[in-house]
Amino acid sequence: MALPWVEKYRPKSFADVVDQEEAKYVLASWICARFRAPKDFCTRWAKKKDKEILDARAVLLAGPPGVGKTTLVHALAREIGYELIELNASDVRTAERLKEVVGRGLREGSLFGYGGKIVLFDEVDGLHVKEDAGGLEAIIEIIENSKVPIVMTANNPYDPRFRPLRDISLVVNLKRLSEEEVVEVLRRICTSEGAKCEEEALRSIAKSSLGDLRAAINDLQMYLSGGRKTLTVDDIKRVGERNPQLSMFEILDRVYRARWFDEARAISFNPSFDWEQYFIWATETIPVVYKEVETMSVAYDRLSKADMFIGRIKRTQEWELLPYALELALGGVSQIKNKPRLPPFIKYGFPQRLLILAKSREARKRRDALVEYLAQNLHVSRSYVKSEIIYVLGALAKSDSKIVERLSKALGINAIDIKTLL
Ligand SMILES: Nc1ncnc2c1ncn2[C@@H]1O[C@H](COP(=O)(O)OP(=O)(O)OP(=O)(O)O)[C@@H](O)[C@H]1O
Repeated sequence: MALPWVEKYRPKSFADVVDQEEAKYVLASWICARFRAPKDFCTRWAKKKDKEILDARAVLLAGPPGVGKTTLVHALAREIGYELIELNASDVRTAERLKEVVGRGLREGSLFGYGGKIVLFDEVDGLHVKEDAGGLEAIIEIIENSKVPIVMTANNPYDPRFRPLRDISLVVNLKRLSEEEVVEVLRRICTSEGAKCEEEALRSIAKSSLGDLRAAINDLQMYLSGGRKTLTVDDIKRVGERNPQLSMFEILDRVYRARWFDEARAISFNPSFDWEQYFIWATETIPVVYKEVETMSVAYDRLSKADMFIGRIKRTQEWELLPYALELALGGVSQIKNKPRLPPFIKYGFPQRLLILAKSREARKRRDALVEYLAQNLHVSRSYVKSEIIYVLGALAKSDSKIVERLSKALGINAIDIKTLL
């Protein structure tokens, strides 16, 4: 599979991270005040003098998905020549494991650069305070005793559960990117991929990304997939209208990536959300996203419970039950304990079931057209065509290929399809 563009175009340097100047200044001021860092880096970026920033023990980068939190820490480590020790919720889950990983990392000498190490706890809000209490405590303990910079990221650190973490950290907010900046990044990618992209098309992608650059880049890659080298605003409209997989693709992606139950459930408020379609797509994409059997079975269990509600609604018309079904089908499928970290680009296939239905619908349409044509031209009823003529024609067509050809021409249906009808 081609390299996801979000990886290919991940900024390498601090300067390349767009539209987050304020966060860059704060992060750099903190690191330069408390740790060793190259002079020219500090001269350029360490612009803040506030005591609160300079005294902080750790930094918590907060903000919506896809705005550059993780990227910023990677770029920082590279700029100051530190080695990055990256941990996520599953490493942090047990305190012992965490201490082992971090402890080892901090004891061993650095292999690269300036000599320092920087610890990144990615997505600390993925920790469940109850089940992973040990993990949360261990992070706090590490922060209190650490001699190395510790940076965390979170989408929603304002949950009261994370109060103890907030209390000992400097919370730096990253904002949703502006539409202008998203368009600018997309334009650069188009140029570098040798594609001609209409300004208005890029603007439309940027608009629907709502400031999430990862989502915008993924969309652009999808529009230009298969080596396409042009993108017009009509392409976007056409794909949106003709290809239900785009809007369903986005819906699924949002459901699977939702961090919170409410975030997943809120997708049902989207005007393009069609719950019957969603059930079909979810059924076929759960194993694409959740590769572990246990996770997959929990997701299926919830979807099947939702389906029981739907069955009941259909029987009894008790529509007030629909919210229960949707909570299970969206929140339930999205929020699963020990959910794996999802890759940045997931290829959701078009459901087989819909393909088969579409095929048989097409075949039925062709058959009706053939019957209609023969009935009119032979002045007989349609049922007579169906019960007699088709079979006779079928037998004749075996020895005379002209019959198929002529029918094909008259009906504008290709010869192979005509053969399957006779
Ligand atoms: N400010 C930015 N400047 C340049 N590229 C960005 C920026 N924000 C996001 N990107 C692009 O989006 C991708 C995802 O960004 P990143 O992983 O840093 O997001 P995040 O804020 O950490 O999201 P999450 O909360 O989902 O982990 C990056 O690989 C990069 O290509």
